[in-house]
Amino acid sequence: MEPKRAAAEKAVAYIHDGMVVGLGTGTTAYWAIQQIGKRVQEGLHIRAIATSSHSESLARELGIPIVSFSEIDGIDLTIDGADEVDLAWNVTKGGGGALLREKIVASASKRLVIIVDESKLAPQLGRFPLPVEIVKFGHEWTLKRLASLGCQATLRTFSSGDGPYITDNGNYIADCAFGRITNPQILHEQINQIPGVVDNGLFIGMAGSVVVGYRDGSVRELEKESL
Ligand SMILES: O=C[C@H](O)[C@H](O)[C@H](O)COP(=O)(O)O
Repeated sequence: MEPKRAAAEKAVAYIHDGMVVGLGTGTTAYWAIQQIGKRVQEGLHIRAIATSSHSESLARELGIPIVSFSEIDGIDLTIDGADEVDLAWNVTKGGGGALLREKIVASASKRLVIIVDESKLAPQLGRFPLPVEIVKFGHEWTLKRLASLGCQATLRTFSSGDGPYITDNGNYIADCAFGRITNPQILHEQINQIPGVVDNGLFIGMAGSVVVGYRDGSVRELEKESL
């Protein structure tokens, strides 16, 4: 089985009847949503909240009941992918542009399970350019302020050539290539202090579990600092 799918299916086994479940975004979360859909069709009773319009549409197609924040008191378990995971389970997210909703959902969750294939594991974050959601107004200046933190900040564009990428929240994404992030906590604070930044893709201390799929077909739930 594909490593992303194997990790996703292991994480979905943590879901049980009555839970409110956060649905992640991306190619790994896709497999989790598929598996949740299968279990719902087999009789699992859950309610779900999605981290993107894309995941919400997929969930609805599969018959997963979607609720809004006004209908819940919290989220029991969220399963989501990541772009990079370090030794302390600090995570970079937002490669698919969903970081803001993902962070809101993760912060409302009792437990965040990160599902990745082994290629996402890194001793230190930074190889993957850090996505930062920024408002449209003054974005040229915001990009300069981001670059002043020591990165190359690039406005994300649609691969179709249709101009700047627009998030579900109507904002832009700046991809910030730092190369190496030595202190994710401090960088997180520095970035979010810049006016025009909505949030960044660093998820510090939020992951409760990391489930990894390997090329040899195995799946392992990591212990902290065991990468
Ligand atoms: O914005 C997207 C999300 O943060 C994804 O969870 C992340 O980019 C990982 O995506 P994938 O599983 O497709 O590598």
